[in-house]
Amino acid sequence: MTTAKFITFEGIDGAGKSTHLSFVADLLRERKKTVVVTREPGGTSLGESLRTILLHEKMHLETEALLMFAARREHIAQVIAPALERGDWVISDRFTDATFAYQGGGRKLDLQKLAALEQWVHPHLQPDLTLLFDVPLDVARARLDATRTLDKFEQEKADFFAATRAEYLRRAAEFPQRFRIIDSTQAIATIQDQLRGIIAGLDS
Ligand SMILES: Nc1ncnc2c1ncn2[C@@H]1O[C@H](COP(=O)(O)OP(=O)(O)O)[C@@H](O)[C@H]1O
Ligand SMILES: Cc1cn([C@H]2C[C@H](O)[C@@H](COP(=O)(O)OP(=O)(O)O)O2)c(=O)[nH]c1=O
Repeated sequence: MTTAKFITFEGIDGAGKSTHLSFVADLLRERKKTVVVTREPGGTSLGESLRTILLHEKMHLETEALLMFAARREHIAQVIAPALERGDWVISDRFTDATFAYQGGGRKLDLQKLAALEQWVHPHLQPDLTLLFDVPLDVARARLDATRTLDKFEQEKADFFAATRAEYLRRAAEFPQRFRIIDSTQAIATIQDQLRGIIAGLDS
């Protein structure tokens, strides 16, 4: 039996990651895993309160980064670490790569400061697998415009998302052992086939 794994979903807004979350959770349940599905910012009562503030209120950009990590500290303590210790699999809709991509890439905060916070908040925890749903900006924007009311991040301009996407891709190249880049312009069924293969490889 494989040990419990920590899987994260990443990508710019509108890339399609939420579309595939429950599909991957179901794949794991078919393989008899107990799965905890969670999200960032959020995943705990405090984290969800911070999420509402983060997604809707203006603040200093470093405050935003610090609150992302504060929510994450609580999330790890209350949800992620206990689940992995129990032997459950954890799927998180975003984790620290999102802070590097959005606050580091998009907001242009110092990556060294973010790395220091990462080292403080989770020196030993990293995802076993990070699925990066990648699409050109115009595709993501068209998908967002077609579906929902935009929050603070989703209202950002094209150059913000270009820098966010570039930082995601830079991190994927830096950590190739845990990242899998999914070409999210493909049909949903094609992506699902690819995900099935990736999950089978992880759980073997
Ligand atoms: N591969 C795809 N092809 C076409 N439309 C897609 C695809 N993936 C997602 N979508 C659509 O794009 C929109 C945004 O997807 P969503 O999963 O909510 O994005 P995210 O969670 O990355 O912001 C949804 O309406 C979804 O149905
Ligand atoms: C976890 C995290 C999210 N975010 C942003 C990215 C998203 O725009 C937003 C919420 O993420 P998400 O849950 O993907 O939004 P939605 O429910 O609209 O699909 O928070 C950061 O900027 N930094 C972070 O560290």
